[in-house]
Amino acid sequence: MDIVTPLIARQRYAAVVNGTGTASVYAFGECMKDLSPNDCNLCFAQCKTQVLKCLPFQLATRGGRVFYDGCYLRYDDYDFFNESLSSQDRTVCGSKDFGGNNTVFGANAIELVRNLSVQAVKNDGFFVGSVTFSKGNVSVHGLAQCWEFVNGSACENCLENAVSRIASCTQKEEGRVLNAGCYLRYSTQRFYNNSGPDPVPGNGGDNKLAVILATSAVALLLVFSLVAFFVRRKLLQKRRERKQLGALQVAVNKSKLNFSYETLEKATNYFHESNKLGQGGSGSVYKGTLPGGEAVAVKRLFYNTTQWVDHFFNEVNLISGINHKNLVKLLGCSITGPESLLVYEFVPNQSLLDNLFGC
Ligand SMILES: Nc1ncnc2c1ncn2[C@@H]1O[C@H](COP(=O)(O)OP(=O)(O)OP(=O)(O)O)[C@@H](O)[C@H]1O
Repeated sequence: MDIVTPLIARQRYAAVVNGTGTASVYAFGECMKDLSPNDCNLCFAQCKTQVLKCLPFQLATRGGRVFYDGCYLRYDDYDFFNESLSSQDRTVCGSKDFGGNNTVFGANAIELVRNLSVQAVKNDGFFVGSVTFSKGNVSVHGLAQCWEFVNGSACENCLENAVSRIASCTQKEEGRVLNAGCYLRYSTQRFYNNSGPDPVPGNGGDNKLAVILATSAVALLLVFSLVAFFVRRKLLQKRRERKQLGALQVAVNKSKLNFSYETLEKATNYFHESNKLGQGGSGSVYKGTLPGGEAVAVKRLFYNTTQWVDHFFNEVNLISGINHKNLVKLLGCSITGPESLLVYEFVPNQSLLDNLFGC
């Protein structure tokens, strides 16, 4: 142990053989790679005191191991430096039950340690990380480390074994696997030191949730913006139409071309079928008799939008001023009732032909 201590202080691990033949003693010690040099020395000092209790002359044992959360020390009477698994390997579960959803917690913890193990093999035998998952800010932190001489497939085997064994702890807030060649731990408490943000291997529930929430928020915002845009446009259009219609009504009411809807209704006997003169492309034409006895032809138009009425009234204004022998005179219109009507002078069949062919 006296040879091991300065080596640990210098390089954070030590593999030493002391003695010859059957009296040889093999000793190995290593600190967790996240530990500061000072903490490593302190941890090892504690470890050494503890392992001395295992010495053969005291307990008649051939070897001893001590696992601390920050360091590891083992001695034996054979070369175990490359050993990844042994019959003395242990799984140590925490005492406190996990209070929340065990199934989700267990799945996240296993996914974390599995990812950490994969990363540790690729990253010089060491990796730490954590994952936070939905509902109540629950995090699970983990650490995977293979000892200095256990690398490549030996490290992979050791950590794979540790992952399968640590699964028995997932009802608890904490679990550790203490193997001959590696160490694996998870905990709801952050126990490791590392600078910078946590690497988050795997896909923790919260990350997924954050992505889903962000995407949904953007989508919702987009939908709300579109709805607001169309509603506002519709309202503005309606307001404009109301304004236009108001101005139009005033103009129509003042005009001598204005006929009230009721007058034309009565004049045509409420658009009775027997009064129908014919059917045109833009509406049906009815014969009517005005209160003064004047015969008229009333065209009942299909279209009735405000914009169209506006345009239509301007046309009526224009055409009504024209007097031509080949043109049936337009007497006026009604645009304020439930439908738009045009009023022409009535031309008997014969005269209509005369009008058309100029006879
Ligand atoms: N002033 C009128 N006096 C008597 N009958 C009319 C008069 N105007 C139309 N009619 C009758 O109604 C029918 C349809 O006339 P209308 O003017 O609607 O036809 P149109 O040429 O298809 O017109 P538009 O395509 O502009 O609606 C005519 O064929 C005619 O018999």
